[in-house]
Amino acid sequence: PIKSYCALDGFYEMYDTIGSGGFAKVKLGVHCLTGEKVAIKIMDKKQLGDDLPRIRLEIEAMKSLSHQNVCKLFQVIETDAKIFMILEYCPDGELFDYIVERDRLTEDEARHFFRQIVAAVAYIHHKGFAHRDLKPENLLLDDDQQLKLIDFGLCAKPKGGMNSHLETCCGSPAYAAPELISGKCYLGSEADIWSMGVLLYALLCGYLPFDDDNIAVLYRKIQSGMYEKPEWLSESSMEMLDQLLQVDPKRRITVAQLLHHPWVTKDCNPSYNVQWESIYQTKELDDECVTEMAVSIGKSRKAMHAILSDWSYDYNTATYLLLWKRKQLSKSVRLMRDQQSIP
Ligand SMILES: CN(C)C[C@H]1CC[C@H](N2C(=O)NCc3cnc4ccc(-c5cc(Cl)c(O)c(Cl)c5)cc4c32)CC1
Repeated sequence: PIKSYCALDGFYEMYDTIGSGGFAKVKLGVHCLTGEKVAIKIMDKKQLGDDLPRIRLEIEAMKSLSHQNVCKLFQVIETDAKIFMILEYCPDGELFDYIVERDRLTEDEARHFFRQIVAAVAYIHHKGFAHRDLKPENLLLDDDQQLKLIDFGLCAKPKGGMNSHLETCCGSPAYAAPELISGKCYLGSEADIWSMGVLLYALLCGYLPFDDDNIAVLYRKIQSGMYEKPEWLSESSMEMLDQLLQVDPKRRITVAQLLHHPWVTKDCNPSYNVQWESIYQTKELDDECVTEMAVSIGKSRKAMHAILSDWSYDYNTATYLLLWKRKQLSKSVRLMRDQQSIP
């Protein structure tokens, strides 16, 4: 491990930089008590400047999100100069690179991924958030082909709930909905649906439905809603794309309709339809994990349970969540015991 920041000493081992996201550096880390890999997003408060409120918003959003297709936040560490976000590590990188390596995906493979994207978006909408920057670069792969949605820096939690309008024009132009780029008021949920249409097109075709180096030409193409349909697309895929890429947001399919759409649920046994509910019922804590932590830290189970129930996103929260994640993967629910000094 490299010399880490003193704020992490003893809690995380720090390894090299694995990527960068805008004004953040992302390093590989290891959580000492569990030995689990994590991604550590490091931001310098001075460099953030007036972007600092966006980070606070991203952190608060991620604290309230706990879903199998949303990148999990484990801990937040703040010093005078830095903010560290300890995040779920996704070893197989961006969906973007996965598509590029294969040119394009088969319809079945695209469906496998799109189902997870619908699940993640249905879940965050249910929690009152619109993502507003859905694109393959913000969908990461963990080590069993599970997608994890990242980067909630642009997400919005409209004051009046998901049926109230937003104004800010944001996100990546090629994925932006017509109503968003024409400066009209728009619904975050409807704009996310459009972006999912652009995403599905990228999965099925390997390139973008609306593209141009000149931003004004790009905007006209988006507002026309006209896009090329290559001959390898099936009838059902074209129909699915048409329902997502509707220029009029009121004619666009909704997330609720998507969850039961035949293209999305094809070959799905009825029990396994789109898992938009979270498999993590974060209400009650897992006894086995609480007990293991209590023993390891030398506290009573009751005291440990009380500490964890605060969800303060400190090292205890991270340890619990990582232990729980190990349990989901039926790995051992054991912590590193500090080396018993040989008497
Ligand atoms: C739009 N792109 C440029 C953004 C890049 C950012 C770095 C990513 N990344 C790697 O570069 N190597 C591997 C890797 C592994 N696990 C990760 C886990 C979480 C995050 C993460 C999560 C959130 Cl919520 C967030 O806001 C940010 Cl910035 C990063 C990044 C990881 C990662 C790839 C996408």
